[in-house]
Amino acid sequence: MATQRTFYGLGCVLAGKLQRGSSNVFSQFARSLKMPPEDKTKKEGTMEEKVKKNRVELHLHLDGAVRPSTLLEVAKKRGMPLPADTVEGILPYVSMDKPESLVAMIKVFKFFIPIIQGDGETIKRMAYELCEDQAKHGVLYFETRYCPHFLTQSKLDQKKELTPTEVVELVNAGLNEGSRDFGVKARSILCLIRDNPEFSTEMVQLCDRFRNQGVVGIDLAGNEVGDLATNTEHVKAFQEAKRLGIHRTVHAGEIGGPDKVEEAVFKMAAERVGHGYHTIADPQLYAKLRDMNMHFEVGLGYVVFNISNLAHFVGNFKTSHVNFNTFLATMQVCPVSSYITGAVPPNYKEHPALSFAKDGANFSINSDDPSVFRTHLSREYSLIREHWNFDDKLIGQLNLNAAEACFLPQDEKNELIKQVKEAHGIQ
Ligand SMILES: O=c1[nH]cnc2c1ncn2[C@@H]1O[C@H](CO)[C@@H](O)[C@H]1O
Repeated sequence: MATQRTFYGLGCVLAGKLQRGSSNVFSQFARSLKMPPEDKTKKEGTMEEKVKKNRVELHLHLDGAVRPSTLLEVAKKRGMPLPADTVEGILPYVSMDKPESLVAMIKVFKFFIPIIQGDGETIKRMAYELCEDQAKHGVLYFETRYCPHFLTQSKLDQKKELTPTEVVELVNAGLNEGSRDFGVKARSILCLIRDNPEFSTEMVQLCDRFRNQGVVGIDLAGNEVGDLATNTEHVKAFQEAKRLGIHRTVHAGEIGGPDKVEEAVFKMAAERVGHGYHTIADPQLYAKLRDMNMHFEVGLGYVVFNISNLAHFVGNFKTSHVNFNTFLATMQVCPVSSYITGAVPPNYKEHPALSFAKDGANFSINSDDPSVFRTHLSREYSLIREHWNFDDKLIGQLNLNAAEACFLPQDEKNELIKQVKEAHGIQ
C-alpha cells in the first residue's frame, strides 16, 4: 500500500483590479458572511514577501481545491457525521490514494460536496482560502472554475437553499476579499456539466450577468465519456457564449478521444482545451491545433484517468467511441493489467505534455484538483523539473503561455504578461 501510494503520488501529479467592479456590486447577502479568523502574520503580508510570485494558473477547480481541514470543521459545525474526525482520517474519503478513474474521482466530489452545499459562509470561505493557498504557491493570477448549481441545495435544510446567482456572488466576494488580503489576482469560470445539460442555458446567462464582476468564461466539465457527454444543449450554450463574447474552454481529450477535442474546438468554439492529451492520437488534428496556437491546460493528474481509461475501454469496448488500438498506441502503456491493479507505477515519462513540449505546442501547468489529488502547485513544478527536466526557461515560457491565453480583458492581460516577463526575466 505504501509503495502504491508513493507511485500514485508521483503518477497522479504527473498524470485588478480586484474583481473588475468594486465591492459594492456584491450583494448584502454575500458581504454579511464573515471570513474565518485571520492569521495576523498573513495580514501583515509577510507571506507574500517571502514567496516570489511568478505563476499563472488557468485550470483549477474551486471545489477540488477545498481544504480537507475546512471540510472537517464545517461538517462539525453543521452537525454532519463523517467517517472520521481528523484530517488524516477523512483523507481517504475526500481525496484519492490510488490510481482510479475519472468516474471514481467524481464520486469523491459527490462525497464531500454535501458538506459545502447550501452553506453560504463555507462557499465564500473556500474562495477566500483558495486565494491564500495560491499566494503561498507563488501565483500572480489564477482562474478558478466551479459549477454554482452543485453548491445550491442543502441536504440539511431545504429552506436554506441558495440560488446559483447567490453562489456566484459568494464566490466573487470570497475571491475579492482573498485577492485583497493575499495579494493575488483571481477570476472565475463557470462550469457546464456534461451529465447536466439542464444547467447549460442558465450558466451562460450567469456568465453574461457577472462578466464584469469576476466571471471571465465558461467551461464544460464532468464525465467526458458519459451518455450525455455530447448533448446539443452544451453545444448551443457554447455557441450562445461565443455570440455574447464570453470566453470558452472545454474539458476534452482528458479521457475522451481526439474526436472530443475536435468537437470542443470546432463545434463549441473553445478558445482553450482543458487537458487535451488525446489530441496526439490524431496527428492531423494535433498539427492543426498547433497551427492555430490552441492552448492546452495541462493538469498532471492525467495518469490516473488513463488507468481508468484502460478499464473503461476494456470493459466497454463495444460502446466506446475511441478505437482501442489507437488509444493503446497513443498511450504507449505498460501491460494493461498492472496499470489497472496499480501494480506498476503510472508512467509519467509518457505524459503527452512531453510531446507538447517537444513539438512546441502552447500549454501551461495546472494543479486541477489539488486537494483531491493531494498535491499543490509547487509540488507540480518540482516534479516537472525533476522528472521531465523542464528548466527555468521553459517554465517561464509556460507561465507566459498561460498569461497570453488567460481570459482577462486585453488591458489587464497586457499588464499580466508584463509582470510574468519581468518575473521570469523574459525579454
Ligand atoms: O479533471 C476533471 N475532469 C472533469 N471534470 C472534473 C475534473 N475535476 C473536477 N471535475 C468536475 O468539475 C466540477 C466543477 O468544479 C466538479 O464538481 C467535478 O464534478
